Amino acid sequence: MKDKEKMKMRENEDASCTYDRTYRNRRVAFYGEFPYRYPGGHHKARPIAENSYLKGIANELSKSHPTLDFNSAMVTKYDSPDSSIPPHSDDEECIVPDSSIVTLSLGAARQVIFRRKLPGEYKRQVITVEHGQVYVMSRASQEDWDHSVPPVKRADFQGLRLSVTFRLLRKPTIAPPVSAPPTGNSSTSKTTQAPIRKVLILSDSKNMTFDCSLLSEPTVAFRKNLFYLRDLEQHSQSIAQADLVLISAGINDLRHGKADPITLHNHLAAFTGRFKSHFIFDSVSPVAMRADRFNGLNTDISKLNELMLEFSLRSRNFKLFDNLNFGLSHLARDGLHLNDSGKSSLSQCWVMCILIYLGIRKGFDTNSHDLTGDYDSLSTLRFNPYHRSHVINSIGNTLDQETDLSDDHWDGISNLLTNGKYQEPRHVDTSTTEELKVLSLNIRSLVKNISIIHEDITFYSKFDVLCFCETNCVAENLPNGITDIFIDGFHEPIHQPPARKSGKGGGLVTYINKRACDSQNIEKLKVNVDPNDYSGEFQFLKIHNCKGSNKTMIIVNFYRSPSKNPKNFIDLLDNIARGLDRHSRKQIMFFGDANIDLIKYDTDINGQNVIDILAKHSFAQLVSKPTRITDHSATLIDHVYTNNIENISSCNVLTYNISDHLPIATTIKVGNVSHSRRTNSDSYRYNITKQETRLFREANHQIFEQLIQAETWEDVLNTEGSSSKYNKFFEVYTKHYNTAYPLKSQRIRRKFERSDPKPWILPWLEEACARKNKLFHEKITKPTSENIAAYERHEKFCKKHTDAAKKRYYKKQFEKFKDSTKKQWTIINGLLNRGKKLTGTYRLRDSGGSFVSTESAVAEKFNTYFSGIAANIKSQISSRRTFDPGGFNEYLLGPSSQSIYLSPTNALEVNKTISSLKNKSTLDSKIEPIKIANNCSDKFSCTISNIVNSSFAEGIFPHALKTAKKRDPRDSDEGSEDDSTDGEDSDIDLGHDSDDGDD
Ligand SMILES: O=C(O)CCC(=O)C(=O)O
Ligand SMILES: [Fe+2]
Repeated sequence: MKDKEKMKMRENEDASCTYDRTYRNRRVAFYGEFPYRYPGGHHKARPIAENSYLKGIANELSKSHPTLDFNSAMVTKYDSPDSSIPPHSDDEECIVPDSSIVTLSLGAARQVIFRRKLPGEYKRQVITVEHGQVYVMSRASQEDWDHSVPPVKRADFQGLRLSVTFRLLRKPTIAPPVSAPPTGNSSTSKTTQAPIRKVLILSDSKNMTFDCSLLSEPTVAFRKNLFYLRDLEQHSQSIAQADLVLISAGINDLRHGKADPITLHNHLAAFTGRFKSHFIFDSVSPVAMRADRFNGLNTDISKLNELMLEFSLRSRNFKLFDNLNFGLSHLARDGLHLNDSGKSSLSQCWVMCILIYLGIRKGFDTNSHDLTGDYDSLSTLRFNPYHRSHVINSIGNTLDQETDLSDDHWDGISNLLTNGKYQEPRHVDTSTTEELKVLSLNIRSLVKNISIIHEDITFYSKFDVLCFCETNCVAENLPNGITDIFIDGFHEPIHQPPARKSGKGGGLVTYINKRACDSQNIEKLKVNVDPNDYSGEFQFLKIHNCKGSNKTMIIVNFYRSPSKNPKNFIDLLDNIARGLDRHSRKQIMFFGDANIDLIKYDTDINGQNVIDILAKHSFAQLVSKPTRITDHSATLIDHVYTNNIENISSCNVLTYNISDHLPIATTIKVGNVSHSRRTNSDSYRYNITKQETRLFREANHQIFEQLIQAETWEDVLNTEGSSSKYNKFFEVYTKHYNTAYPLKSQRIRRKFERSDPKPWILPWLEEACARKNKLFHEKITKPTSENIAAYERHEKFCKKHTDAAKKRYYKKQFEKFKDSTKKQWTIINGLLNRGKKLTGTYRLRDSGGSFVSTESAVAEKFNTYFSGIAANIKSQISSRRTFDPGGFNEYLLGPSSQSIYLSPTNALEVNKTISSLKNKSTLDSKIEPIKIANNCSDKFSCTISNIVNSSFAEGIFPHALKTAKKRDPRDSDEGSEDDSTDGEDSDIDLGHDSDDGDD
């Protein structure tokens, strides 16, 4: 076609083209030898020759493509951003079966989307058709595919577009193919004149615009407002005249009228039975949780729908239209009424529903992409856009065009999401040596919750990594610095204060379990994020030799405050993901709160963008269920992303009540353990149950004393060499100890007994708490009014009794120790979670009085001190030299505060030392062995002084003491199989608890 002609056509289109139909978003002009009817439209025949431009184009086309045969042309005008044509197939009977449908595009470029609509074969192709381009579809392809021209964003709108579609239509021999509606009028349907259908819409939705023009011509529709179903009688005259009555009401009867579903059903059944007209009942849509706190209304709604469905199956003239595509996104703020998008969707649904009924349009394909999720209860709320049948499967689109990942890959994610569930914390298994288990949680103040974490250490110890966000924590401001947030069994936390100066509303803290890796294998990862970019908060960590494997994992902990622009945040994520591309062979995991609700994925552009952009970098989101559930909302805002789903075993949301968010447990296979290196994981495995224990009773003490009394220590004294002497002593002492205090099997734990019982938790209270936790799980998974009420009752009960028991316990303790300030301090520190024994943590006060606590900093201090001894002395000598010409000879001979000397010890001194150990005693029963030693120390103090003095004389420090394990003699018979622990739990206690207050 000549450009000049095309331009002319564009300029004069309005002048030269008489539109014969106007739809909401587009106008259509039809020219053809025969009339053309399709769902929602009907055009009379009109010669193409009436429009000289069209005739010109048609002539050009048939000249250049003589095989193409057509006798109609349809012009469609798209003149605004929302001008569009919804998904449809040109599958009308009147189009000749073997023909082609040819569309010429003029003016601005627009996208045309093709979707394969067969169940289980979902596919999507997008083409952009530009000015002068033609695309051809076969009539046959319409059975399997649909097509649409979607609206565009205002910013992307490039101007007017016209399309001209050429079709070969059949001469109509019979009446237009409207199948007979199942009314009494059916006998008249095969006349040349199609009967006019009268449709009555009775609806409780006010201000709803129902676009009657969307129905084809032989239909007239009118609507009336109906507030209560019980008032149907008032409309009986209109109903009697209508062929079809669509009823969209019922919610008010349930809400205000307090009608029960059964009565309503009976009423409707009796009423409709009196008429010849056909009825369609539009199912009542569930309301949002915020409008139905106790779920009573939603329960009634689903009951009513159920009854209506049943009735619909046995009734002659009544059908339920199960309107599944109504969800939370269609509701107004009150969670009850429809918003604008809801109203417009409902109106479209009614049109469809009427057309289906009239037999003009085929019924909904059950896999229809027009239908979104089913939001009727929390248990069905789910995010899974990776499923091939998902309505907005832009992922699938990405898959087709940009990545070379197979369908299996996306099916894998989809399956993982489908299997994601709400899990009770007690059902979480401790991570094995082959996997890395991560708990991610918006904790809403770590400091507030740290004591709960200490109490629930059994639960937290199941995980290898804890990623907390919204910690609201600035370690430097805590009374004891970062040690206040230490957790037993985990390395020193990696802490990042909130981006805001106030220290509120943000902050990240990541804990890595010691069994996951050694501390030197944790590395902060440098990435391309500008630290001044506050679109979000991020923490990047690399864990090398993860669980003893040769693998490195990248862990990203993140948080986006709701006050930060989501678009900037998503851009930032895009950048970060691009930056991480070079690590794509490693397992990369993102955990955090993005404050973007993925349950709203279908309607929320932020949700779609974040998923799309990360999908572009091959990341998939793994959480499928709401993670923040309040009385009025259920949102999925805590996300987990991975670049390798192959290694993900599970991703579940835990019903654990600590903050207003639920934690997520993600299990990642690390496998591939390198056997060359013995993994430490087993030795770090959290030892919940010590199978054996000793009894420290009076009778045992007596036996021990007798044994020690009878011991001559001859073997020790006769042994040569201080090291061997010491070993012999230890051997003899341990022998007696084991005889007096033999290991006994521990009793079996009660069902709900905690492995770390709090002294004030009585067994019955423990059981009550376990029941409470179970009820919490039920409240989340089945939020019926009964379940919610039961949980709330129980939670109150447990809190009341736990608090009371705790109070009673401490009151008793204070009374017991009213004469000892020191003990009282210990109690107070215990209450404040201070002075807690933190295995594997060190604190060292330097000369300036400040503390260093990381292992490397402590080691550094020691290094500096020892490597500086010589230099220090030297500097003192040289500074004396100016007035002391004798130099260092004289200096070293003279008395010096820096010099040390060892004088022999004696039994008395040893006794004193042993009894001084008592001063270190705490409420802890583990101190028992020291007490025992102290009781009969005079029986072996001689022997000890002998060992010490021989050690001084030889200048040898007993080898066994060099490792300086603060070891419970109870464990002594385990032998020394783990010399290889490299000090992981070797605890030289460098005064870390000098904050006892009165020490
Ligand atoms: O404008 C287009 O490209 C598509 C028009 C179309 O699908 C139709 O008229 O059936
Ligand atoms: Fe079409």
